[in-house]
Amino acid sequence: MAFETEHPAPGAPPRGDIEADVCVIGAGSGGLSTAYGTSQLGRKTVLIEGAQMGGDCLNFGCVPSKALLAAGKAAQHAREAGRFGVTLAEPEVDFAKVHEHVRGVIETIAPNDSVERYEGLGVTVIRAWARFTGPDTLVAGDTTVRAKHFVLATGSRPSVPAIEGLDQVPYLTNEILFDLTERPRHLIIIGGGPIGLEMAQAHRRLGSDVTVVEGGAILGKDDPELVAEVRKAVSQDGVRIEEDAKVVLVEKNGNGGLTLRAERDGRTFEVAGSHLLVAVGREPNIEKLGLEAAGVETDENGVKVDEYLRTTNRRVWAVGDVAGGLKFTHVAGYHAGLVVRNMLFKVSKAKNEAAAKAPHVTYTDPELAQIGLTEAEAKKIDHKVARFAYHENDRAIAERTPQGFAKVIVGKGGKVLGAGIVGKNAGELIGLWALAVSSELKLTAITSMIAPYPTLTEVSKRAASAYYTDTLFSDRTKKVVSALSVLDGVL
Ligand SMILES: Cc1cc2nc3c(=O)[nH]c(=O)nc-3n(C[C@H](O)[C@H](O)[C@H](O)COP(=O)(O)OP(=O)(O)OC[C@H]3O[C@@H](n4cnc5c(N)ncnc54)[C@H](O)[C@@H]3O)c2cc1C
Ligand SMILES: NC(=O)c1ccc[n+]([C@@H]2O[C@H](COP(=O)([O-])OP(=O)(O)OC[C@H]3O[C@@H](n4cnc5c(N)ncnc54)[C@H](O)[C@@H]3O)[C@@H](O)[C@H]2O)c1
Repeated sequence: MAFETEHPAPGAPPRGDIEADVCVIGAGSGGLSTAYGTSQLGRKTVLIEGAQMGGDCLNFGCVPSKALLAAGKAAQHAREAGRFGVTLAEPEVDFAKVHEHVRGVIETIAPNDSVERYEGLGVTVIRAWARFTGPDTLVAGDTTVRAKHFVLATGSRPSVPAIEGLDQVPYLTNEILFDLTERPRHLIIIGGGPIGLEMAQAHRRLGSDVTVVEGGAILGKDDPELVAEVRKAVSQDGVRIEEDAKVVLVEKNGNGGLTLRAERDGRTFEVAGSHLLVAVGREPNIEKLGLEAAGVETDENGVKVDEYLRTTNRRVWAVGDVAGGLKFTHVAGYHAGLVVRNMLFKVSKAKNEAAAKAPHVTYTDPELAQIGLTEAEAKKIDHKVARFAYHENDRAIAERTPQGFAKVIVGKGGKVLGAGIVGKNAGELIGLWALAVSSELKLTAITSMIAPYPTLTEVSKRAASAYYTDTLFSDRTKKVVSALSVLDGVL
């Protein structure tokens, strides 16, 4: 990321001194939503961005990664069409055109996040790097901004692990991966988190050889039962996955590529490839912001915030990745809503509680989606788990996507505590369960819903019904029903 420089962005006009109600630093998912909210509520808002409007999500994150996955899926559909009696040749992948497709998607969405749009909403946008010079003042390029409130929305950048030789070889991160116009012959990925797995499958389906080297278990933050389905599918696509492997060395090899050495159970193995992607987590962007001058404290996760997302300086708030919690665009958006409310309304301050229960989706094929408590997290609570498999769903059978299942974690009185789905469109299906968790619905809300036939939504409904099946068809119920039938005959 261009975070290294401190110069104003090209063409940034000098603006002298500005007094504002709200000054937002960073025009990514969190900063844009905050500036939108405060400006629409009539507050004089300044938005400062040192690199690209739209931040990580638009330029090097969610958007290009999903566009690349879509290209991979298109190739895979062609390969699998034979299952439907439609035989297609092995797809030819023109990687330069795939790159154009990804750029095109970014360019289509970019106007939503543009300087023009935000200036049209009445926001003053400054293209420069911001640095606090005092508790209520910062400088950005030639401009000094004084504001009643500041919002830190500076995001995060890729972590770089301490691996011998890594600083001696060219390696990719998410910030340059999407600039490639030639297909990597063999992409080695260090890290089997969501970035590693999504990019592994996308590249494999586009024709690269791919090896993932993961220090622990892939998608280690997710329910292992759901992860098993993703591991199976991504491996079947031809991705080599090496888990519990400690990378000890990376070096250039004689073939113009790289060799990675790793250890597992005291044994060493090597992987040789043409490109290396590092995807081992994120570091908060907290440096070079002059946070000491502002009295804003930090810790290893990012900026220290209280339950209302306020930092140790009462006029400074933090949202999104830099605030240290879950790192997702929708969490940054949720934070923005909270901070706008907490900053501008004196009463009824809202706590940052729902973010910990936010849904997340890994967009592999099959997708893995989770909301609320996992089975492991519910261990100490009185709960039951109900499941339903895709292979029993008529739509999944018709479309030949029988892999996967839904599982629901149900608490006392039928309260929905959480749900996990792995399978086609799991990311869309989890919406229903996100509503159930956020609205504290009982399972009967799902079982009493009429789901259209044939849809994958029925997987959710049948998982909910499965919870009652044991009780409904128990010996006790059968006795009660037969007693009632006898009575029915008598009366
Ligand atoms: C490959 C990848 C795929 C992802 N996919 C998804 C997904 O599918 N779904 C999802 O929900 N999340 C996804 N994420 C996570 C998501 O991108 C982030 O959680 C989100 O972008 C965080 O938003 P933010 O506003 O906190 O930070 P960012 O979007 O990173 O924005 C921060 C902005 O602040 C600017 N900035 C930093 N310092 C300064 C300064 N001193 N002065 C001025 N400007 C500054 C930066 O240039 C940047 O533009 C993905 C991330 C990656 C890397
Ligand atoms: N679909 C999505 O919503 C999506 C997609 C991509 C990224 N993201 C966001 O971006 C964040 C960052 O993604 P990520 O995949 O980089 O991070 P991550 O922290 O989620 O996963 C990193 C993985 O790398 C492994 N690892 C760490 N050091 C290692 C080493 N030296 N050798 C081998 N393996 C090592 C970890 O065990 C972990 O499994 C995610 O946590 C998520 O918040 C979201």
